[in-house]
Amino acid sequence: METTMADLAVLYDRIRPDERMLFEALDDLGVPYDKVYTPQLRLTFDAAGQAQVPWKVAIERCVSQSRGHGVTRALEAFGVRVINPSDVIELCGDKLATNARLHHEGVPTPRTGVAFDGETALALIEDIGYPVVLKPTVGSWGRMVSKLNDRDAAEAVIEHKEVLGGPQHGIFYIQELIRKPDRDIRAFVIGGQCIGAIYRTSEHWITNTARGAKASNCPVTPDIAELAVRAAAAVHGQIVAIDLMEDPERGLMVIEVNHTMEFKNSVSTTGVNIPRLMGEYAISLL
Ligand SMILES: Nc1ncnc2c1ncn2[C@@H]1O[C@H](COP(=O)(O)OP(=O)(O)OP(=O)(O)O)[C@@H](O)[C@H]1O
Repeated sequence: METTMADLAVLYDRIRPDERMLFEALDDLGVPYDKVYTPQLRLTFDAAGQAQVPWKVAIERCVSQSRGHGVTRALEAFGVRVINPSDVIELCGDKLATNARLHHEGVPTPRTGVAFDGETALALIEDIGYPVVLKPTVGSWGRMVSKLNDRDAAEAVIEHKEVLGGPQHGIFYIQELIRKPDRDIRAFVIGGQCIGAIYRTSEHWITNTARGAKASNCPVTPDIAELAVRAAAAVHGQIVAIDLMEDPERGLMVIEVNHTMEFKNSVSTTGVNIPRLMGEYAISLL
């Protein structure tokens, strides 16, 4: 890995179309920066280590959440301002932690409960009422997000989690099913401003684009902007994507905050040059 002593770095572990678009945007902005392939990065916590780290600001883009969190933690020890900071990654990487913070800050979320044992989880599910949604607290792309329509399904999934699961499966994160239209909303917030949003529309109740949902432009209404900015502020997110659902009676609510957001399907759809705005924000911190 070559570094050029630039003030800015992009930390990555895989070049997806998103990273390619970010590199192009930074090239267009004419700012010197290092592309840091994180799997080859070594950091030592001593005076020599200090000298290895020329960067003042870094944009964290690792696909692996644990790697992204680890490198952010380490670079912060050398005074590098990483976007997003490690405490934001920690919070947003965990749905339970995020929901707890959003709840504390008065940001509307679906009715959610947590239990730490299968039997208690079943009682909680029956309390919330079917159908419920059971999710891993850590995960993305809609993986293992399960809709449980009745007690038989709940018992089966709980048993699978208890018998097969690792420590993570000892936490049962349970949510009411929101009767949303066939879409959810992803709103992008950079530096405290909602700069665009997309609808993710699918016939399947899980509306992730990774699972085949279609992205289309969602006009940023004052309600969307206000809620997205509030959610970002609640978790101290600097560059984040907020997933929102529309409840037919209660209106917008936040399902989660993404700290290393994907945006490749959202630039042509919204007409907003998201990677350029990310670059400009990073430059503003230099
Ligand atoms: N409580 C709910 N009610 C209705 N639909 C839901 C609910 N929770 C999740 N969904 C649907 O499932 C999708 C995935 O859920 P969620 O965002 O919690 O999981 P994820 O794996 O973190 O996905 P992402 O990669 O979007 O971050 C949502 O985009 C939404 O369409």
